[in-house]
Formats: sequence, C-alpha cells, structure tokens
Amino acid sequence: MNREEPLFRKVKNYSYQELKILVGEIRDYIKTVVSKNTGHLSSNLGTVELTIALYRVFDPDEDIIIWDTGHQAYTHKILTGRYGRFNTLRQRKGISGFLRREESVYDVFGAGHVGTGIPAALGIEKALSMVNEKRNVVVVIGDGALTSGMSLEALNQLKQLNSRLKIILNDNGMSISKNVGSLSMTLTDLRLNPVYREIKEDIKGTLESMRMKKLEKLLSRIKDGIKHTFLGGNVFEDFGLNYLGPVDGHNIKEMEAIFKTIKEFDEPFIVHVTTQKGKGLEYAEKDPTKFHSVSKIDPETGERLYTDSLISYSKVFGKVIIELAKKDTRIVAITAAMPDGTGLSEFAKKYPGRFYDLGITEQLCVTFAGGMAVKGTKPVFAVYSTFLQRAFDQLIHDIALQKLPVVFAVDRAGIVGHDGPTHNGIFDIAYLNMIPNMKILAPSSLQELANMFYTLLLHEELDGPVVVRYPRQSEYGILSEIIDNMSQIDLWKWEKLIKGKTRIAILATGSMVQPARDVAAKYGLNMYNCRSIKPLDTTTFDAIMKENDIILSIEEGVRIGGFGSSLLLYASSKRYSGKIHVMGIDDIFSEHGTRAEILKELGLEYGGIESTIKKLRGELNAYNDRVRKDRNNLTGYQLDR
Ligand SMILES: Cc1ncc(C[n+]2csc(CCOP(=O)(O)OP(=O)(O)O)c2C)c(N)n1
Ligand SMILES: CC(=O)[C@@H](O)[C@H](O)COP(=O)(O)O
Ligand SMILES: [Mg+2]
Repeated sequence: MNREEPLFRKVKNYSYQELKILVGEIRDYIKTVVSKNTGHLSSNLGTVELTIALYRVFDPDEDIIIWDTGHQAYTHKILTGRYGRFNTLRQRKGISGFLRREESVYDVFGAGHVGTGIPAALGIEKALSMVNEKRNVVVVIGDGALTSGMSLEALNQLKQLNSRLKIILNDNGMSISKNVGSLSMTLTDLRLNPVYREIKEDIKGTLESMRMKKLEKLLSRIKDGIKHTFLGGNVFEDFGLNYLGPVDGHNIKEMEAIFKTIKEFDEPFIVHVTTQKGKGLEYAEKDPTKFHSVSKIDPETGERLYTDSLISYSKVFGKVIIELAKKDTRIVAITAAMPDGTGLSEFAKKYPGRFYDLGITEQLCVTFAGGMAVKGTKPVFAVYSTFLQRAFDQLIHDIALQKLPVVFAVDRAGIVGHDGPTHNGIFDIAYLNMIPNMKILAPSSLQELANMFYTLLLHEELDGPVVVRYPRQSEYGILSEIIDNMSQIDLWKWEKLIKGKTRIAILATGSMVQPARDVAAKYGLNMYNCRSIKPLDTTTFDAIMKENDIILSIEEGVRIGGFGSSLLLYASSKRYSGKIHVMGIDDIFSEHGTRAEILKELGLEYGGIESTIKKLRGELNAYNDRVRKDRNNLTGYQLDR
C-alpha cells in the first residue's frame, strides 16, 4: 500500500523561487534514475514545468487528467505519490514507465500506445455528464501523438458531442524523430505566426481581472464567428476548439495564467504549449532522438554502457535492406514514425525517394504498402509487433484478402523488457496465424534474419504477404560478415539441427531455437529450427510424428492460436498418438523487467526448457514402463488361460 503524500498538494503553495529549485531537482532525479534503469529521457525532461504548472491549476484530486502515450509522464508520477518509488522505474516489481490504473488512482487511463488520450478523455467526459458530474477533463498530448488517426477521429467528434475538453498540446516539434505531415507544418506556422504571439502578449502579464476580461472578449469574438479576422483561423477552431497559444512550456507563470483562464470557461480549448525535448541536459537537447528511449547510460556524458560486439536484429535488418535496395530498385521501406527503432534511418538517408515515414499511422502504413504492391513495387513495412496490432483489419481486408506481396519486418516480437505489457510483442503469431494467405517466418539468428530478407526480396516470387518476426535482442556478430555471407535459404523448410538418440523432438521457432538447441544437445533429443511458422512444413512434421513419441514446441508468443496450437490441430487431424507439449506464454499480460528476467519467469530460457524436458522424459519413461508392464500382464493372462 502506497502511503506517500502526493507532492502536487504541497507544490500548489510553493513560491516561484521554490519551484525553480524543484524543477532542477526533478530533472536531476529523472536523469539519475533513467540513466541507471533505462527509460524515456528526452520527452520527460521536456515536460517538467508543464506538469507542475498544470497541477498547480488543475487538481488531480478533483479534475481528470489524462496523458496520451504516457511516456512523458515521469513528473506526473513524481508529483502524484510516487516520488519515493520513482527509483524503481521500469524494474521488475517497480513502477511502470507508462500509466497504469493499478499503480495509482491518478493514472486515470492506462497508456503506452499513441493516440488514446483524446478518445478516452471524451468517453470519460460523456460518462460523467450522464451522472451530472461536472469535472474538468484535461488531456496532455504531444505533437506527434496528435497526428495519429485515433486523435484526429476524436477531434472530429468534439463539436457534435458538445465537449468541454481542455487539450494541452505539448509541441516540441518532434515525434521520436522529426514530426512529419501537414499538421506538424501547421504547428510550426502557429509557433511562428505573430498574430498568435500578440494574443499571448495580451494575456500574459495582465492582472487577473484584466486577463479574464480580455479572454472573455476574445471568446465572444470567437463565438460571433469573427475569429478568422481576429485569429487568422486554424484547423483546431474548425474542430470546435478554442485555440490559445503558443505559450512557453518552460515558463510556469505564463502557463499558469493560461491554464487558469481556460479553467474558468465552459468551453473546449486547446492550449498550444511549446517545449524543448531533452530540456536542461546538453547531450539530450542536442540529440533528442537518440535519448528518446535509452538503455543504461553514463548520466554525465550520455554514453551507452553496453558491449559493442553485440548487434541488434534491428541493426542487421537496417543494413540488409540497404544492401538489397542497391540490387533491386523496386524495394521501398515504410515506417510509422519509427525510423530509428526499426533500423531504417540510414536507409532514409541513402534512399530518400524510396523511404516513407508516414507518422504514427500503422493502419495507413499497411494499406499504403498494399497500394504500392499493387503497382509492382516491393514494399517493406518495418513495424514493432505491438503497434502492428493497430492494423489488424487492414492486414486482413487490404492485404491478405487481395494476396498482396507486402513484406512486414515485425520487430520487437516477443518480450521487450522494460517497456512491459503495453509493448510486449506476444500476440503477433496468433493474430497473423488465423489470417488466410498470410505467411510467417522467424529467424533463429542474425545471419538467418539476413538470409530471410535476401531470399524474400531478391529470390522469391511472392504470392501474398510475408511477415518476418524477430526479437528486441542483440547477439554476437560482425555486421560486414553477415552481409557478405547472405545466401538463399529454403524459407518454408524446417531445418534439422540435431539428430537425437531418443524419441523426443523439440520444435522451436525464432528466439527459442538457441536455448532449445542447447537443451537438445545435452539430452540427445531431435532438434528442429522451425523457421516457417506458417505454413507448417508438413512433410517434415509428418516424419517427425513418425519418429517421435513426444514433441515439445517452443515459441516466444502466446500459446492460444500460436505455432504450437497449429501443430496440435494438424497432429490431431493426422491422429498422432504421441504427446505434443506446447511451451509459450499463457493467457496473461507479462510484466516489465529485463527481458532475461521475464523470459526466465515464463520458463522460456534454458532452465525452463530443461525442466520441461526432464518432466516429459519422466512421463515417457513412466509410460514405457506401463506399456511394458501391460504387455507382461497381458502375456501372463494369456498364459493363464
Ligand atoms: C501506436 C503507437 N505507435 C508508435 C508508438 C511509438 N512512439 C512512442 S512515443 C512516439 C512519439 C510521440 O511523439 P509526441 O507525442 O510528440 O511525444 P514526445 O515524445 O515528442 O513528447 C512514438 C512514435 C507508440 N507508442 N504507439
Ligand atoms: C513510448 C514508445 O512507444 C517508444 O518510445 C518505445 O518505448 C520505444 O521502444 P524501444 O526502446 O524498444 O525502441
Ligand atoms: Mg513531440
């Protein structure tokens, strides 16, 4: 039970001098904890003053405050009763890096994925109105998140639903990389347009009563429909929002004045706050993208603390796609605002005309790729497994149904570690497995990843979509060697890695092949790398069923609807009389912690596989004993007669 008194209650009474000290302390605390624990550094350094100003005006005990995405809400956590526990951020059993309802009553709506803020706030507002509860509902949303489909769909409903939402737009000009699209250009215009600066000057610095009068006048002019001459008009006003800004997001006093003003009005507002991503930390200010989401770093220099000889799957993918694009000019790469995370940023520089960052729009990206495929290009959409969930219908309706040859590079498949349940990519096998015409591959090594894309993009005639899923993992390897050794492989054939001495086989996919292989080698088991999850290599599987009494399948994904469940369905159709045991993730949301910790808890590593094998071997021995005994008994019975 958390008994910490929320700091926001005290902060309301701080002087501006005290607030300045608090701001510095919070920034320092965030830097210290994130550099040790991993986390979202730049975005959180940018929202310290914004959160303080907001909570001095709006009261989290009274008002409803929603954070879109939640990756920028560390100051919110620190102010709402988690100062003491903040140093456990993103650690196993520690506090989450995102908003979680079970963690605090002040995390009103859980988050992690972009674009949920305005839709959820709108729902909450309407639910409150049904019970005649009039509370302020405030949403904090970034300029990147504002461009996502869900945000825009919700904005489109504000007028019709008579919303009074107060939207605080935290505009730092950045998504993870530079923000893209027309709306981001509009925001740049608004930041620079002197008309708005005049209004800001008008409001700022005036006495409370004067400020209110000016605002009332402004609002009555807005309502009279003359906003276009007075304000110049902007897209937000077309959505029914009163627009105010831009306001300096590092000036608490200035923000307070505007927040107090909007709190007085029974009207929907959008306050355009400008902040700097990485504020107050030189290296993060210089390269906010690099420090958006960080692994362990030296807090003073920002240097990463990890072994250089390890290479991530994303990095190999990024390099491979450049090499392949040299050989085939039809290859294009698409990302939903994740050029860095997916390894595509170098491709973007090398082939700007063949690279599409479409913003945080996974659904758009899928259908856009479909359109490109129709016209003979070879689109590769690189996306995190968890974010591809957004585009389920597009995968079915726009891609698979039409057998469009789109390649999906599904990164962060499996357990992601510190980001936790909102970001774990554990559902993709299941949600893709059920879609007709969809093929799913999983490489078991960096080299196999390279070979898969090499084969798919240069040597296969694709008759529909193909997904390659790979984990948030780094392994030993030399990038140039991997590229030099790229070769064609039989994508749809399972590879026998070990010929065992028992009638037990392990069938593993992707990241599970390496630990399973070690166990198989120790216990003399037959071992297969099932690189094709769908279609099953039924020729090999038929032979496996003939040669083995026990089959253990292992995948880094949910068991329901996964690879193992496909094996079970097929095996039962063939009346296989042996036992198939499926290892994977049960019907739960796995927690945050290191990837190794979580995999261990799930039994998806050497130790877990070994103990399962021991159990299965025990069962097999007991079964064989029973059969032997039965046979003896039977013989005895016959003799007796
Ligand atoms: C559906 C979805 N797609 C992609 C992401 C990855 N992502 C997390 S934060 C972010 C950028 C958001 O930009 P913005 O809202 O401006 O926040 P900032 O970090 O600039 O404060 C992205 C693309 C996500 N969380 N959810
Ligand atoms: C908030 C968000 O969705 C991203 O910032 C994500 O946390 C990045 O994950 P990686 O660190 O795996 O790139
Ligand atoms: Mg931003």
